[in-house]
Amino acid sequence: MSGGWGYAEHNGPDKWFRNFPIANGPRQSPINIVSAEAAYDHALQPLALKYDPSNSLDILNNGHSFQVTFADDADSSTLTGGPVSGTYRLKQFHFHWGSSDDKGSEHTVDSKMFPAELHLVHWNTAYPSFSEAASKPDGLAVVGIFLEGTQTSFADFDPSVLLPDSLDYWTYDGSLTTPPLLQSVTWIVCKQPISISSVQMEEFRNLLFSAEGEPERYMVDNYRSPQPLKGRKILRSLK
Ligand SMILES: O=C(O)Cc1ccc(OCc2ccccc2)cc1
Ligand SMILES: [Zn+2]
Repeated sequence: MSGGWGYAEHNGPDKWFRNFPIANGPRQSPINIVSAEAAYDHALQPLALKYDPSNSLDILNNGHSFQVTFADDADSSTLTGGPVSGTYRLKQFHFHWGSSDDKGSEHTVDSKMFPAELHLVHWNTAYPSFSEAASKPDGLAVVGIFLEGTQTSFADFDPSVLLPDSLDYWTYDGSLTTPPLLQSVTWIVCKQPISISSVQMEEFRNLLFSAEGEPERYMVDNYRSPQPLKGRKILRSLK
């Protein structure tokens, strides 16, 4: 692919396998969550997300999404409990969204797409760094939260404001949803969406894939479609 991966016809998700053959691997993400087939697992713990706003560092457009990066040199913004053991530190969060409200999320629930999806990316402190953890099967844990349209700041940004009231979740073993598509992610997808207004969605859609001086290409449809389950089980946190 000329000039790296993206979401256009010439370098989008159905071309990624050329440079990243793991795209056709056994635990790729996202997936379609068939709610009736998700098995309740009484051993799953409640999700414990503790975020310190003073850890937020910067917000940037990385050419595929916009992301807010966090200081991760201490256990001050962490994910524990849920399906994971040990402590995972928040590294960054970012979003995926559509060019219209009928699409944009990466995971789907009973084939329903949401206008956008938030990913809170955490890495397992059993490993020395995010980059080390990203190549281990239990290295990352990403919390996915759907955004849906309703009528409703970056130092000291508290990611907790982005969490839904209920942290009831589905969980399954998957991968990064962008190259390098590493199969190192324990996915934790929250059932309850959070709200975003159409004005806020338009702000997302005004972002650009293109760099300054290039022809303007609006940053929309930066999502990968659901991948084959290949025998994986999806677990549910509550009855
Ligand atoms: O999109 C997602 O939610 C998964 C995802 C999470 C983190 C991420 O970081 C980029 C990256 C990860 C590992 C190595 C190099 C770059 C890339 C994708
Ligand atoms: Zn993502």
